[in-house]
Amino acid sequence: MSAPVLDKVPATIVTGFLGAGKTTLLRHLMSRAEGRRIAIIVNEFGSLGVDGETLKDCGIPGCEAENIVELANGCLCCTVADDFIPTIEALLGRPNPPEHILIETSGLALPKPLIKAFNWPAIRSRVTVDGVVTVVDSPAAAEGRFADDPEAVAAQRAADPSLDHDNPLAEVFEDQLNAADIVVLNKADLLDEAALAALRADLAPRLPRAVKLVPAKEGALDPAILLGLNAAAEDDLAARPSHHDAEDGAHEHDDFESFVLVLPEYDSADELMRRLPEVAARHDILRIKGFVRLKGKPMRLAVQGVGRRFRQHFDRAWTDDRDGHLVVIGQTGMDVEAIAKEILG
Ligand SMILES: Nc1nc2c(ncn2[C@@H]2O[C@H](COP(=O)(O)OP(=O)(O)OP(=O)(O)O)[C@@H](O)[C@H]2O)c(=O)[nH]1
Repeated sequence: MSAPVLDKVPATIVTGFLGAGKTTLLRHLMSRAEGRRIAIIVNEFGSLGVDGETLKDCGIPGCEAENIVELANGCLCCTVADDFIPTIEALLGRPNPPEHILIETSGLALPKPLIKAFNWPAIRSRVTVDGVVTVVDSPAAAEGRFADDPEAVAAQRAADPSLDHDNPLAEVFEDQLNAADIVVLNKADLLDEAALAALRADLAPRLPRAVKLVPAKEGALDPAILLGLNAAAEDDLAARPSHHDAEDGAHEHDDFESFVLVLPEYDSADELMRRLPEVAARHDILRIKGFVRLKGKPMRLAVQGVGRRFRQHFDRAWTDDRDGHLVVIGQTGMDVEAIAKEILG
């Protein structure tokens, strides 16, 4: 570990594929912040900031709205100049600047362009990347969600030798692993010891450097494990290879798309919650999240789906008369009309 960079504000980048548990991990970190002044920047794929709302409404001290900056609609990795640098400058310019900055990337973001942004002259002398925390959805990785189909890759390579993946998920997943200073094997509750050990054995040799792989349930790790890594990742870019190094980081997100589905008010959410995993499985949807409005109930029902695994809980009272809605994220070309119809029933 290098010596602490005392004059710079440390920033921790929390990355990981859609639904891996980044927001959950942040919430846990905040619950153990012990009075430290922490600012959170949340970036999301999709036009509605569900993660930001989830954090603001979690009731944990420190998660008040003024400490959370939402950068929705677009991937932080592509909007560095317009969104990210000004946000960091604004945070540092506060009368009481944060002592630590936590950045949750979108599940589809490539971390390297973001790490690189810390070398921009406007912020370089004032902030440093303390560490990149890559959160892995362990059961999804163990199921081979981020793996290529070897036959398809071989066929594609025959046609174009520069291609190395047939699965766009694999590419994002690998870039996120390659950037890591620590890898959190989250959702460890959903795998047995043997499966977790097998996943560790699979991932460890794929990491470009020796970094720790730490299992976690609900992202619950001691802040001492995740913060204070003193990695200065922006000085160490060569050790974090990306699939887009050849294009100097330039990339598209056109492998993925999202849409927002406005929901009616329901008497009961039972039928909807029964349908959602079925529709998600049928259409291979990656992520569904949002809030459901129930007749006669002041509380809103927060719904979270990753693949076909869904959870729901009443998070807080509605404070506006907005309709219930779900953000649906999948690979480009998903049948939006059919999905909407099948969810609405
Ligand atoms: N079983 C289980 N579920 C978890 C765990 N951690 C998070 N989840 C659930 O996984 C879902 C997604 O968690 P989030 O924290 O929202 O994931 P995220 O990475 O922030 O999601 P995106 O921002 O959409 O990429 C939620 O339903 C969480 O409650 C865990 O350790 N075990």
